Amino acid sequence: MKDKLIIIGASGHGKVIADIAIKMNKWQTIAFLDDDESIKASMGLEIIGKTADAFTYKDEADFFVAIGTNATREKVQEKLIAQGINVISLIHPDSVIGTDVEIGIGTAVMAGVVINSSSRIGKGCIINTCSSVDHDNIIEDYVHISPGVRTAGNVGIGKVTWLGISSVINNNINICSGCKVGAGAVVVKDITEPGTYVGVPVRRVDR
Ligand SMILES: CC(=O)SCCNC(=O)CCNC(=O)[C@H](O)C(C)(C)COP(=O)(O)OP(=O)(O)OC[C@H]1O[C@@H](n2cnc3c(N)ncnc32)[C@H](O)[C@@H]1OP(=O)(O)O
Repeated sequence: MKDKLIIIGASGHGKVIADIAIKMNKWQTIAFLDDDESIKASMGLEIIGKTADAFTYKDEADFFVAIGTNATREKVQEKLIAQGINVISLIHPDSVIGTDVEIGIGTAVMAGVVINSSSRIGKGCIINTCSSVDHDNIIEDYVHISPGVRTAGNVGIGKVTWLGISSVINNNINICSGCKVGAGAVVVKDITEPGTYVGVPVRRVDR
């Protein structure tokens, strides 16, 4: 672990990420990289360059990618990893992580989250505010679980899928890679084709 943390992305999501890092109290300095030149500071933290400058800080900083769009976050994080940059996870001190839970690098676990026993969370995931992931879930890489989502026991969520705010996933359900599940949706059957699904129970709306 380094003294400095650099967060890529100074947007609203970046601010929440910075707040977790501040509360973890592990880094002496926290700064952002952002490609929008008009932003000079965010939450009183300095913006010290653009995403492309990350390698310059390789030896002096830990890194976190705070980009909300799953595919973009994947692209940026995978490039950092390939460059040998140290990508870390951020776990809010007011989250509850069960026994035998694994959390991959570059994943953020936000305030009020509960992840229950024996669940596996991949790399680069966002487990957003007050969501709950119950026991024995498998959440693959670069998934976003939005605020207030509920996944029951033995749920599987495929890579880069986005579960919208307050959606509910029944127990023993699998959702494949590349899906968007709408705000407030309820999933009661497996989803096996990538697409956008909304409603109670969900129906596909992107075809
Ligand atoms: C901290 C944070 O802010 S984290 C981010 C939290 N934000 C979210 O979770 C947002 C989740 N996003 C949604 O629910 C979006 O509506 C999506 C992704 C499901 C769909 O977005 P789009 O692809 O732009 O679809 P669009 O808005 O065109 O809607 C398509 C149809 O689905 C309906 N629809 C869209 N979302 C929903 C929903 N959540 N529930 C029910 N119906 C919906 C629309 O009314 C429309 O129906 P129509 O064709 O009969 O008019």
